[in-house]
Amino acid sequence: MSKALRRMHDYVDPAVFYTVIRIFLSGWKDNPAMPQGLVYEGVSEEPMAFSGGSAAQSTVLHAFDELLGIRHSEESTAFLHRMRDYMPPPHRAFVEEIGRAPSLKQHLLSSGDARLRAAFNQCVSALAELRSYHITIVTKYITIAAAKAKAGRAEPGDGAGPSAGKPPTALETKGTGGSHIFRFLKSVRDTTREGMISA
Ligand code: HEM
Repeated sequence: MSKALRRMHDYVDPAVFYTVIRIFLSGWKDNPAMPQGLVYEGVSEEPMAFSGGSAAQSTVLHAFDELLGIRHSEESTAFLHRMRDYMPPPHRAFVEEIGRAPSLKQHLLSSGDARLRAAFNQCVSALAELRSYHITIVTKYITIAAAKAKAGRAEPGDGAGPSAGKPPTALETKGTGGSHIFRFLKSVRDTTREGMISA
C-alpha cells in the first residue's frame, strides 16, 4: 500500500489537487460555506449534512486496525467511526465483525511464540509507516500547496482548466486542511505504533 501511495506523485499535481479536486471532496457537514447543509429536493424538506469523500471512509485500514487491535484516542475513534457510516453496509458489518472476533493479539501473547510476535509487530510497523507516509503526502498536497496558492504561485499542470490556482476562500480552513488535521493524523499514527507487542 505504501508503494501504491507513492504513485500519487506521478499522477496528481499538488496545485491541481489543492485548487480543483479538493473542492469536490469538501462535503457539506461542518462546512462554513454551507452551515445549514443541503436540501435534497424530493428526498427531504430538511437540509442534510454529509462529510466529503475521504479515504478514512475506506474499509481497508479500519479492517487492519480492528484485526491488529489498534486503539485510537476517543476523539480520533469518534471521527473514524463516523466515517464508517459512509461505507457500503456489508463492508461496515465486516469491520465490526472483525472487532467482535477473539483478539489476534491476545492469541499471540498467550501462544508465547516469538516468531508470531515478530510477524505481528511487522504488520503494525508497516501500518504506522503507511500512516507516516500519508502525513508526508498531506503536507505536500495540502500545506505546501496551500502556501503556494496563497502566494499566487500555484502552477497547475496541463489540463487543469481555468479555475485552477485560486481555491474558494470559504474552504480554506475547513474540510481537508487545517492544523487539527495534522494533530488527528499524527495521533492515529502514534496510537498505531503503540499497538506493537513489546518484547
Ligand atoms: C492527495 C492525497 C491525499 C490527501 C491530501 C489526503 C488527505 C487526508 C486528510 C486531510 C485526512 C483527514 C481526514 C479527512 O479530512 O478526511 C485523511 C485521512 C485519511 N486518509 Fe488520506 N489523503 C490523501 C490520499 C490518501 C490515500 C491514497 C489513502 C489510501 C491509503 C489515504 C488514506 C487515508 C486514511 C486511511 C485516512 C484516515 C486516517 C487514518 O486512518 O490514518 N489517503 N487524508
